[in-house]
Amino acid sequence: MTKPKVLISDKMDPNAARIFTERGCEVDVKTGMTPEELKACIGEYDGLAIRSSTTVTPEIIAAATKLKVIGRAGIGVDNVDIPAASAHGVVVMNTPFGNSITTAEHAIAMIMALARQIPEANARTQAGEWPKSAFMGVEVTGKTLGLIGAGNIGSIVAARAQGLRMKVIAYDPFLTPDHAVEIGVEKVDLETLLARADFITLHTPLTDETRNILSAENLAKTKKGVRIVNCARGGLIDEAALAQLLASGHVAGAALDVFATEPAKESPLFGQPNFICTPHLGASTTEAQVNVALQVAEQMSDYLVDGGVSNALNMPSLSAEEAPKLRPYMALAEKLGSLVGQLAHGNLTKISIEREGAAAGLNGKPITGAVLAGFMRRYSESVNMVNAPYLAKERGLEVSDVRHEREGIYQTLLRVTVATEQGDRSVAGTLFGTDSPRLVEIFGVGIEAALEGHMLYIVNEDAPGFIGRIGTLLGEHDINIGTFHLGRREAGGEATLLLSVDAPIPAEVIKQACALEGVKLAIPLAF
Ligand SMILES: NC(=O)c1ccc[n+]([C@@H]2O[C@H](COP(=O)([O-])OP(=O)(O)OC[C@H]3O[C@@H](n4cnc5c(N)ncnc54)[C@H](O)[C@@H]3O)[C@@H](O)[C@H]2O)c1
Ligand SMILES: O=C(O)[C@H](O)COP(=O)(O)O
Repeated sequence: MTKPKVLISDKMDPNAARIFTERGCEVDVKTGMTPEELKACIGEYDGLAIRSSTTVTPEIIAAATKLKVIGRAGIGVDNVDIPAASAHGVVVMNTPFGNSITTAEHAIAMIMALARQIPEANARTQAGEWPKSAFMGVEVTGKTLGLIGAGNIGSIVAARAQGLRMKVIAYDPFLTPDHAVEIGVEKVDLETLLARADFITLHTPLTDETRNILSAENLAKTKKGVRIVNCARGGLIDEAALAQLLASGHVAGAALDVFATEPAKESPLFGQPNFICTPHLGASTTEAQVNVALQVAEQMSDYLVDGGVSNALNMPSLSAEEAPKLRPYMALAEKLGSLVGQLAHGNLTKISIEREGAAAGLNGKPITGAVLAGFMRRYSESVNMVNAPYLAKERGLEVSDVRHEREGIYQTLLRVTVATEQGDRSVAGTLFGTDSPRLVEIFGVGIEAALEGHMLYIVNEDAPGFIGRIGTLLGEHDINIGTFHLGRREAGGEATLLLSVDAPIPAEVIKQACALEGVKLAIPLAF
């Protein structure tokens, strides 16, 4: 088996390359590439490991014909076009906790540096000025810290600030009152935070809602003498307005680790009084970089080698332990989805997946993903578990996953039903042994078959002589029958025949099969 090939395109702790190699991946490290250089080589790789310096655009993804996974050694994924990755079936994962403590500590360091103007005092002292009377700081004890965003990093900042005896208030629409109590912060609205905070620190992602959250208008509502820290994302603050308020003295200090445009080589903020900045160093500690490198390499290898999925932003999680147990179910689910997608006609707007027996106790999301991957292939060849749910949503397909507690005749069963203009149509399957997917029912008719390779589905009148006729037709065209499965609801009614053949059946032969006496329907299938 060929080894999965991974490209590390940003500066990353060497533990990442070590883990990839140990886990059976080939790895190349190429940092500092231009977008054109990346585009030219990305087609070779199954995995791309990045930090924030590589921007993964739709053009890069379009050129990444083998790519299965993008791993961000860090938190922010605003440098990855996730919709484009999803549409191309590429999993995007990050390491949501590996650098949180480090970044929270950077925010606290910025608060302290602003309170005592340490960078400027240091620079002037080392310049030989000994400017003792030029600096008068403020204590943080008893001051109010306003958190905008109280997620992982915001919560750690809150805990550290409480240790410094600060009063912490937080604006975060998704913070529940219970969690606010748990982390010891007072939940407030944005207006209150702006009016009350002596220090403001930002810890939200950059989204349409948070972009420019500290706009000129909102900055004007802050308390005179406020000090502002941003170790989250550039674009959260109107930098020009902040520069003006620093110049006017309304804002007593600002510390930015991140800028709207990076690298920030020039800015209206540079040179303003009490302005401090660092070049996106929030996550840059030895500990955090080891954490995120190990974690991203483990996660990406889990996916590339074993099919395990964790911390994906565009796919449900599937642990490396669960993956082997779920793999045969996913194979069955994909085949059933594909079968129903090939057989049912018309505008299909609803699909339901029912799980019974042992299947009811499993993680349903990967099974649903696999059914959709099989089913959506009726619309596009390049569908997989990652992009199928997105394509299904785009087409307005209503998807439901139902678990039944009841015990059926099979120890485990998956049923896939689509709503058609003629009513519901369902197929069901089980596992023989622990890992052999088998069809057991097709549109209400019990029939046992492995769904493999090229097959032919026929509905015919249940009358003598038919099997001979179809056998003769296929034989005349040199088509070898591999397996042959029959089922019917009752004698003399409608019968179902499912047979496998060694090669695709030409359209002309299908036409002749449809014309055979007693045949109501003949549909070629491929798995
Ligand atoms: N400077 C760095 O090097 C560095 C390092 C790590 C993380 N970060 C950035 O820090 C930010 C926070 O990371 P995290 O791990 O705490 O993320 P998180 O997802 O745990 O927390 C983000 C919080 O923001 C809140 N939020 C979302 N929309 C909001 C809105 N409109 N108003 C107020 N709050 C809102 C969410 O509810 C959530 O609680 C991210 O942008 C991340 O990329 C920067
Ligand atoms: O979102 C993050 O994890 C930080 O912005 C860190 O970015 P970096 O990995 O480029 O330092």
